[in-house]
Parts: sequence; structure tokens; C-alpha cells
Amino acid sequence: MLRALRIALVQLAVGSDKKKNIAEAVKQIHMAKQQGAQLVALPECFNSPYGTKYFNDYAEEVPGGETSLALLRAAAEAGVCVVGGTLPERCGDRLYNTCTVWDGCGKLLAQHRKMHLFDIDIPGKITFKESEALSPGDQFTTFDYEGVKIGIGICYDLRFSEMSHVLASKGCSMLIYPAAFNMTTGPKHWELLARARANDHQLYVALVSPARDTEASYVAWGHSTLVDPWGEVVGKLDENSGVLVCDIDLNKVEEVRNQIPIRSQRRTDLYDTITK
Ligand SMILES: O=C(O)CCC(=O)C(=O)O
Repeated sequence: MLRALRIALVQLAVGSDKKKNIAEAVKQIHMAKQQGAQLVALPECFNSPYGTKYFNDYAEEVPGGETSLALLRAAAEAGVCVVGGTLPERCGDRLYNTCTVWDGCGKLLAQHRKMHLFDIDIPGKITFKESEALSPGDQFTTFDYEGVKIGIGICYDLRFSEMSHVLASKGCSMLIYPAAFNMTTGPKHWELLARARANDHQLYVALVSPARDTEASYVAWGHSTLVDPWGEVVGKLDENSGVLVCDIDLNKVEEVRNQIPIRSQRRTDLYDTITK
């Protein structure tokens, strides 16, 4: 089993030109490989601008569409695991916000459909109703990469501690969230939630955002971040496009879990009566 893993979080500049977005993602996957990355993660909605009015036009079938094909080829050519951000997935008459994961041979390892849709209303700041266009997924998603179990959530999924609890219970040592917080919730909750989830479950948490584009209809917060199992920020980008390359030390997961053994100290005999 790997005890260390080099990961690259790619904060892409995403625009309205789908082919250009895909080509830039592929280029960054190869560049990350040159920096020694074994796993490369892309942001939420990396092939299209983020917004309910765009999803139908940019949607594709998974795994048959052009974005999936480009990712599988890039993963196989570079020989890295690719956590392919998200794309609008078309399945019959439904659309989902979907993350695909490819191994270093280009095999589809996992497919996660965003479980919690982003419907919020903060008057005068931001109103968003993802459920106008998308359907929610209903499956928890984990995959094994070189003996490391990794869980996937997408953006708003990060707010739901029950979901991360389930992923941690399935044995995950790291959770990766392709995400795109905004200029209202980003400064308040982005880092707070990443650190909370990491501390709750004593695992690594990676958040991968698109770069900020102040001309876009939805302005992303950026600040792709990696937090360790102690809840400490290992690395963080600013709002501009860039790549965060970090080494994950899996011994740290065991270290904190052994030293602060909350996993075996939970009083499930008490809380289960409340949550059921
Ligand atoms: O939870 C938030 O504040 C932002 C969520 C979001 O942008 C999303 O789910 O795409």
C-alpha cells in the first residue's frame, strides 16, 4: 500500500468554449504528471461555465461523450489517476452534475452524481436553484487507488457532515470535492468546511475550484485547498488559475486516529436513537 501520494489540484480558468476548456484540462494533467503527480483533480463544471442555463447545452453522456473520452485518454497517456472534476451528464431525459474518475490506464474507476443540489437564497447576495435543471444522485462514491480509499463529493455535498461520515465509515483516508463556492459563501465557509470535515473524520480533504472570472455570471471563490487529518491547511491557492501540488502522508491519518481515538469513542448507543 502507498504511504505517500503526490496529488495536483488544478484550478482551471473555465470559459464558454468547451473545446478550449477540455484542451486546457488535458494540458494541465500532463504538466502535473511532469511534476510527479500520481493523482490529478479538476474543478466542478470544468467543461462549461457554472449556471443552470448552461447545463443542457454542455451536457454529455458518461462515459461516451467527448469530455469523458478526453479524460480517459489523458489519464492513460500520462499514466495518472484523474479525478475529472464535474461535467453536466445527460442520462435519458435527466441531467446530473457528475464527477468521473479514471485510473492510469484510462479505465473508469468511479462516477459520482452530486447528491445535494445547490438551492439557496441569500437575498441581495446570491440565489441559485440547481434543482431547476439537475436531478440529484443517490449513491455514495468511493474508489481505491493504489490501496488508498478515496471518497468523492461535489461542492454543496461538502456541507453535509452525514455524507462525509458515511464515506469515512467506508474506510476513506481522503475526500476530494470538485467545487465552486462563490463570493458570498466562499469567504465564510470554504476553508471552515474543509477543515471541519477533515477534523471530524481525521482524513485529508481536497477542494478543487475553478479560477475566479469576474466577468462570469457565477463568480467562483477559487482558493483550491488541501487540509490534513489534523485539520491543518497544507496548501491553498489564491483566486487565479494555478496548480497546487502536495504530498499526502497517509501515516498521518493513522497517527491522528490513534492519538485522538474518537472513532472508537463515539456513543452510537446514544445518538442512534436521535438520528433514526
Ligand atoms: O455551498 C455553497 O456555498 C456553494 C455550493 C455550490 O456552489 C455548488 O454546490 O455548486
